[in-house]
Amino acid sequence: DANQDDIPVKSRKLQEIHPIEKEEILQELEKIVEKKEKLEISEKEENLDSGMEILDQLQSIFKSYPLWTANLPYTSFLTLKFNAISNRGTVTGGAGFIGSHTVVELLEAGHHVTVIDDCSNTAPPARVGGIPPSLERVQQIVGPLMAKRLKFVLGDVTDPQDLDFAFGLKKKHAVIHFAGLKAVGESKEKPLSYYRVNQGGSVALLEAMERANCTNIIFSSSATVYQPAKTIDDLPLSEDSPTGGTTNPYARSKLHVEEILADACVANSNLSVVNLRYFNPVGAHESGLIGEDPRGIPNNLMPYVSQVAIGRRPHLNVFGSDYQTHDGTGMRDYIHVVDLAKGHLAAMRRFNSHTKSRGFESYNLGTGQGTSVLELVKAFREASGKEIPTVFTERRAGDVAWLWCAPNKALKDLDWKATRDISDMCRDMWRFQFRSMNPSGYVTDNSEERESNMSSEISDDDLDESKRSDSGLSSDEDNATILPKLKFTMSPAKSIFHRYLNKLTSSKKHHGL
Ligand SMILES: CC(=O)N[C@H]1[C@@H](OP(=O)(O)OP(=O)(O)OC[C@H]2O[C@@H](n3ccc(=O)[nH]c3=O)[C@H](O)[C@@H]2O)O[C@H](CO)[C@@H](O)[C@@H]1O
Repeated sequence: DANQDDIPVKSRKLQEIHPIEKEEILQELEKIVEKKEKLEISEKEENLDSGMEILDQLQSIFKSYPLWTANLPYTSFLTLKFNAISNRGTVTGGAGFIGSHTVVELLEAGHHVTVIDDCSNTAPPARVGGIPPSLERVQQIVGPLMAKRLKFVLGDVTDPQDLDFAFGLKKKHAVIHFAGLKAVGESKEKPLSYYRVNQGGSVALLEAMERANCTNIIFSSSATVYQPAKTIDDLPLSEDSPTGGTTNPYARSKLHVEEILADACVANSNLSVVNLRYFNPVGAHESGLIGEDPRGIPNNLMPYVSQVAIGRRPHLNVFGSDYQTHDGTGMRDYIHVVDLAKGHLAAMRRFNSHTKSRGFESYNLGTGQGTSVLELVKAFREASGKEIPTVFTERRAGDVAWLWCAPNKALKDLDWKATRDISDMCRDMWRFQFRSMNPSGYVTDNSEERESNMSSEISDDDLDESKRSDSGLSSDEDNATILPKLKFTMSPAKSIFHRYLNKLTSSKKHHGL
């Protein structure tokens, strides 16, 4: 039997928490309620930062005790109040690899998120009106309360009607535009599809933003827009390094969209575009619940290595061993997808009204470190404990020897930098691939099994539907579509809550709710 004192309070179930600790937690909540009530006197934008700070504290309590806090009426009440200070955003392509990780960060930061995705490159919802498995897992990560802030639209980014629907009735503060096709090889076979979706989708989105009077957009661009480095002296790439010299329709589509966005800013002086140039995004969320789930044979290195480690592929083909690098293999700036996702949240700061920077600006999101193919294989071997056989083959057409960035501008303007290294990236990718039972990705995931696992912690008898429907959240337009399928339990410490419930009931009346 483990000594209770050795177990961090956050990882214990409420039943195992000592009454004195419970009381302390309640006091923490009470302090938050008081601070929030003071804040409500004025819900203007200057209050955003302090509001977010309070929300952070509240969020950490919700996350630590999800089953306990989810069904408390005052939790819903507080959340409703926070709606006034949190932002609403539309995320195109939010069910995909980078999109889903960014949605986690947005929800955890208190934003309301509407995802529009056609699920052409991720597993679709299992039933009509459902949400894709990747977003179900996002809901699991953020917990039932924040999950209610997520809305999903199965739609096509090139279709004006779908876009108008996603923008909905409530004004959206910003758009993050991930939706697009991204396979270099395929782009050479189907250039028109790439131009229709990537350029066409971006133009349709900008027009929909105009109709919805939304003037902030973050664009998902790529390091591929830079001219290939001729010598190592061309590295690291800064935002001022020359672009162009692209070798495939995918890369050209990214560069064209950057130009389209810059032109749109010239024509509309209210428009703010934060153009993020990603280096090589890899890894997965540390929960092991979401990650990259490529269909078919992976094109990119990390997913391929991971599939070799798990035994789905016999060996890795290392493309080229004669590059001018220390071990002869190509070097890249791999960035953990969670760092990248946090970069989007940091980019949102450019849209705050008091610091709003209008016009088009670009930022590199990378670590600034180059890692060779063989170094990555070694790190993955260490993280997984598995052999990863390698076979050296010819260079892949279009590959460069070196690609890494100087990420200083993002640090200076966005106060963002990557904090996870290559071993973190391999560890989290491996956890997603293996430890969380995802040997074949999302598609074979058994959601029924997952639900029964979750409900084993709770009891149907404790389910209190009336309290749930009483929550302010269910009447909110943006939350009406998605209600997480989780079942909640009422805390065994019900009696302790009576005074809070009374207090908040009177408070609710006071606020006319
Ligand atoms: C030419 C190409 O496809 N470029 C795309 C690729 O970048 P990039 O080529 O940098 O990324 P990859 O993950 O495909 O490759 C990284 C490195 O691993 C090597 N490698 C890759 C796979 C493999 O099976 N064996 C192997 O040795 C490559 O030669 C390269 O040196 O993905 C990026 C997204 O992440 C895109 O923005 C790039 O446009």
